[in-house]
Amino acid sequence: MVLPEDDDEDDEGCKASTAAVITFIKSLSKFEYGSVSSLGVKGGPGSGKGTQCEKVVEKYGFTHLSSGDLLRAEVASGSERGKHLQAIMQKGELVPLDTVLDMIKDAMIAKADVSKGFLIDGYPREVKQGEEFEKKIGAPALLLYIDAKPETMVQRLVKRGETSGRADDNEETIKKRLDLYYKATEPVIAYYESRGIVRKIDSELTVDEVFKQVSQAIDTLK
Ligand SMILES: Nc1nc2c(ncn2[C@@H]2O[C@H](COP(=O)(O)OP(=O)(O)OP(=O)(O)O)[C@@H](O)[C@H]2O)c(=O)[nH]1
Ligand SMILES: Nc1ccn([C@@H]2O[C@H](COP(=O)(O)OP(=O)(O)O)[C@@H](O)[C@H]2O)c(=O)n1
Ligand SMILES: [Mg+2]
Repeated sequence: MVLPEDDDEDDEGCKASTAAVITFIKSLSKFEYGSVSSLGVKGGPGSGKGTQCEKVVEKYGFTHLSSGDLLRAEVASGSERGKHLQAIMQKGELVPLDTVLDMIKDAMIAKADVSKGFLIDGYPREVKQGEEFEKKIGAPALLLYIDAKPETMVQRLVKRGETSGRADDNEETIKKRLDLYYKATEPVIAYYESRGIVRKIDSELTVDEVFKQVSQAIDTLK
């Protein structure tokens, strides 16, 4: 094969075609992970999202992406970004929108060809994040709304705090997380309700009874 001379003109042409190839690959990868269904899992702190997601993974083989876990992994890595995130999370506040969305997107791309579906646990936290998710990734097929009373959530988190090692499982931060949940996150559920994709799950029952409701909701997708 004869390679072109490395003069400026060809360089420009090369840059242009490289850009076109990148755009094409990006559009392909958007199609790939857009065509695998994603299920949103929402509910207050300690409502039982993680517990139910674990059971869904076991039964349906979906990939569980917890935005909180992705952030905690970054903190655990000890990176500069992790240190910054830790300070925000310890206060029970929300980390910037793009940080979480990029992490979720990267994790989805990494699993797109082997995954049967994605459980997006704990994201979006605000309506604006939901809009961004749809622009960059696509609309969720279903939103599981894991509903528990605030007293129940506090009780479960205080109990979990005895062993979880999570810096935010203390009463002061739990209260802030709950306040933020009612202020910023509940409106996300209303946003998706208007499209008829929300399935409300009563999480005041035993784990297995809650899972029966979750399974019924997922089975309607088949
Ligand atoms: N009784 C009862 N306890 C539950 C149920 N689901 C979860 N728990 C307990 O409640 C605590 C919180 O559950 P998680 O699944 O970690 O809750 P989460 O919604 O992922 O919480 P965050 O990550 O803080 O948002 C855990 O200690 C669970 O063992 C349930 O259906 N019934
Ligand atoms: N999408 C997300 C998820 C978590 N977080 C941060 O990470 C913390 C823990 O998230 P989590 O989903 O594990 O737990 P909860 O806040 O739902 O109890 C939150 O309190 C936020 O500080 C965030 O800012 N944005
Ligand atoms: Mg969780």
